[in-house]
Amino acid sequence: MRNAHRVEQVRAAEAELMARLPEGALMQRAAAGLAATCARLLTRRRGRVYGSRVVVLAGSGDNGGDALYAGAVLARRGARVSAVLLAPERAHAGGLAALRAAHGQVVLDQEVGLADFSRADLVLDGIVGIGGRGGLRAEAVPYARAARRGTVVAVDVPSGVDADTGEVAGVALRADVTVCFGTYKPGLLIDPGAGYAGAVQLVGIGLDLPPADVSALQHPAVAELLPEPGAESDKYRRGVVGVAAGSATYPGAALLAVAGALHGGAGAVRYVGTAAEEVVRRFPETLVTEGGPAGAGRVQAWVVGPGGGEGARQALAEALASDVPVLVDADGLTELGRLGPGALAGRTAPTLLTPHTGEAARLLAGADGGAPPPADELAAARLATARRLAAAYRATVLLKGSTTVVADPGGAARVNPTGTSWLATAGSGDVLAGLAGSLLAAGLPVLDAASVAAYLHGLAGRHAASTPGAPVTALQVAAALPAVWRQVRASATADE
Ligand SMILES: NC(=O)C1=CN([C@@H]2O[C@H](COP(=O)(O)OP(=O)(O)OC[C@H]3O[C@@H](n4cnc5c(N)ncnc54)[C@H](OP(=O)(O)O)[C@@H]3O)[C@@H](O)[C@H]2O)[C@@H](O)CC1
Ligand SMILES: [K+]
Repeated sequence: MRNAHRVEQVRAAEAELMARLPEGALMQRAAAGLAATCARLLTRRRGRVYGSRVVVLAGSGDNGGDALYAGAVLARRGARVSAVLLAPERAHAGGLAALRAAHGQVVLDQEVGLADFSRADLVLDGIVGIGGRGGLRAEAVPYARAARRGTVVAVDVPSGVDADTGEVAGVALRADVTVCFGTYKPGLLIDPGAGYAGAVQLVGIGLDLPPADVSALQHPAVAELLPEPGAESDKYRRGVVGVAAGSATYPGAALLAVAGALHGGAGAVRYVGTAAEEVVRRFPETLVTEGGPAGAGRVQAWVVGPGGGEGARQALAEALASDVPVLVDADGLTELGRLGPGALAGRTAPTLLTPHTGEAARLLAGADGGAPPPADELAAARLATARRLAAAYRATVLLKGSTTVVADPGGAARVNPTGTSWLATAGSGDVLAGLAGSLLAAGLPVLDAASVAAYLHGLAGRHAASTPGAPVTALQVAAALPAVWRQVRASATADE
């Protein structure tokens, strides 16, 4: 599990630790870890550190201090290091003295700085870290825009990325690697910020941290959460997931949701809806029932809405009246947006909403009575959007997109690290809905079911895309699910 903390949490932990350590000790730990990563990257790129060209972009705070101290370490190993000071009169005094003592150069002319930047083997972005507010300031913007041949290593956070949210106001520096200190920051895990961070490496500095603000699952945590049938378990004990999906207009959504559900660990899938014949023909193991959820017999979780068309209204009402977890997707969300949060008020079991940003906009409008906010604004502020929806509907929200975010009404949030643009394919959301519903039926708590589903779905998208040939279809994503279960399980066994 990758745990990420907000700036205020980091600051509090830092203050507590600094009170017990000699002055400057934390910065030395951070700079040593940073320099070690830079040395490794240079060695990989050029065979050695000696003689390589390194440019340090240093702002006015401690982020610049880290970068200058790391630059000094590299200069002592023979690198030709020059530091570009973006606020020369306020540069970190200790870091600057260390760099000068190691025979590093200081560049005050921005033209020269830009030329050095473009030719460097390695650039250290120490313009601004967790103390940054707003986008990059004018003096730093040319560096974000300049052509460059070298590797950019962001110190703690790529400058211009909001550490708490991943939002980017204006331009930001695009890094190949981000070396962060003490803990991950939410903005390194959530797009658009995650897209600027490149590969993220954590350097431990001994902070004693509270529970994470946001976390991202990794293979071992997912392997622990995957439902495992016990020796005596029959299909009913493993849970039955009910799928109310598909319509005369979109029969395919039923097939895709069922395909996802069959691979989610529930013991059986019960389909209700107009596509029963097609479903049984394609997946003979599915149980099918005429009518809606109310008359379908006992299930342990419902999935309603994919391709539901007009029928989604009735199916939604019947599923919400049940006392089992309900996942609402697609046309079910459109209906729920019309009804507003009051439709969930009487529920005794969890509800999971799985909107993309367009559906999220309609749900928000349904909650506060205003016009739907522009979907691209919601996409730029994914964490805030998911949390806002979760609070408004008192439901868990899985907001789909370039970084899928899952937020609980209690405030817990997970971000999915396995996303791929291959999943932006028709019907892929139907597979995800079926998969997540199946995990709910198998008994996973709702935050786990949603985040494990997103994780497996992303891996399956990558797996399907790794077979060369035509673009990936949603059915191929579903078909790849057993392989990714095995992959996740195998990695956990290998770790033991
Ligand atoms: N916490 C920890 O555990 C540890 C933290 N460490 C390190 O310290 C970093 C935090 O340092 P920090 O607090 O000095 O803030 P930092 O990010 O350098 O920026 C503040 C300065 O930038 C300025 N500024 C603000 N916005 C700006 C903008 N948009 N564009 C340009 N400038 C902007 C602002 O100036 P002003 O607004 O007054 O002009 C202020 O002077 C952290 O990220 C990590 O690297 C490690 O050394 C050890 C352990
Ligand atoms: K930075």
